[in-house]
Amino acid sequence: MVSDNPTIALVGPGAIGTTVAAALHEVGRTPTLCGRSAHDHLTLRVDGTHINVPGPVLTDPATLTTPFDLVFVAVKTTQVAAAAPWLAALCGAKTVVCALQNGVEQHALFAPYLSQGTVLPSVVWFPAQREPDASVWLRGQPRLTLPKTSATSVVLAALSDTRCTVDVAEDFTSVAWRKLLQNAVAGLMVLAGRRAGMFARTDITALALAYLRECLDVARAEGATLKDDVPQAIMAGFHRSPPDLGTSILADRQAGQPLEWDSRNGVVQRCGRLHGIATPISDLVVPLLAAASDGPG
Ligand SMILES: NC(=O)C1=CN([C@@H]2O[C@H](COP(=O)(O)OP(=O)(O)OC[C@H]3O[C@@H](n4cnc5c(N)ncnc54)[C@H](OP(=O)(O)O)[C@@H]3O)[C@@H](O)[C@H]2O)C=CC1
Ligand SMILES: CC(C)(CO)C(=O)C(=O)O
Repeated sequence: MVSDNPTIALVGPGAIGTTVAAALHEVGRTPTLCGRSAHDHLTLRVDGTHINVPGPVLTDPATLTTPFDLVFVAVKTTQVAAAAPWLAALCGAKTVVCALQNGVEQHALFAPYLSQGTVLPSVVWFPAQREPDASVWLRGQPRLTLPKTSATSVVLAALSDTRCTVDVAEDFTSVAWRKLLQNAVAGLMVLAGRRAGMFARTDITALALAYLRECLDVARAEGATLKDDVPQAIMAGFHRSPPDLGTSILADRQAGQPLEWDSRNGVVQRCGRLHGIATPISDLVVPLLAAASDGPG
């Protein structure tokens, strides 16, 4: 039984991690911060003001000896292996590990590194952007969707009465794949080196819609229930976005960092192959993203 006042840690205090840490801090539930780079505090810029979350950001897992009730993990999917020492230090049998990440494969991703505890995936809906001074600019209303499991109540309680709203989906698979479609098509922004404004082009919209329809076929084969108009709805969302709105994978590309190409785009190609679905657009997009991320050259 987890206490009414759960101990909370957050691994990966970047764009999403800082937002959730600030939401918790505002209501007096400041998490223990665990990162790769040392900071004495975190700063979130939101609504014309700044929220400072006191640190320090710990960088050595050996300094922690007691398991936490709830661990939010907001490292990139490419960084989970490197963050494994944090999982070992923070997790006991009753720990809930809430993955604040894109993708649909969190159970498989965390399994090799988690001998104890329960993984709870989430869908992260809001855009947040890391600034050169390491502060984070929150560019939307923070919102998560969680699956309905026995672990969900721990996260609901922790984030209750915070600026981060949480809803629970009966059919989480469908919600997670819908978000995956949005993330997959955002990969085109990396290949063009452009932000959301590029979707104003009719040729890009046509390509994006064709890619989204391919992803939709795979999502349905994976058990998602998504209507035929989902590709159009996702494109309408991009058309409504501020033209300068980026995406986290574009930020990584521009910073020369490894890309989440496999969890956001490769997954469609891999699942398509499993189901015998042709994925001609993925077959072009995925190797280009992989090469941009990992080289060689
Ligand atoms: N940004 C966004 O708008 C959105 C992002 N997402 C998803 O959320 C997830 C997190 O993305 P985002 O917040 O943008 O990523 P960031 O790169 O901004 O943050 C990742 C954080 O993890 C830290 N980190 C890296 N390696 C380790 C490690 N070994 N141990 C501890 N901490 C580590 C980084 O440290 P350092 O400071 O040293 O780099 C950084 O603080 C991704 O899956 C992304 O796709 C989902 C929706 C929106
Ligand atoms: C901004 C958002 C929510 C949609 O592309 C995102 O998931 C990301 O940047 O990774």
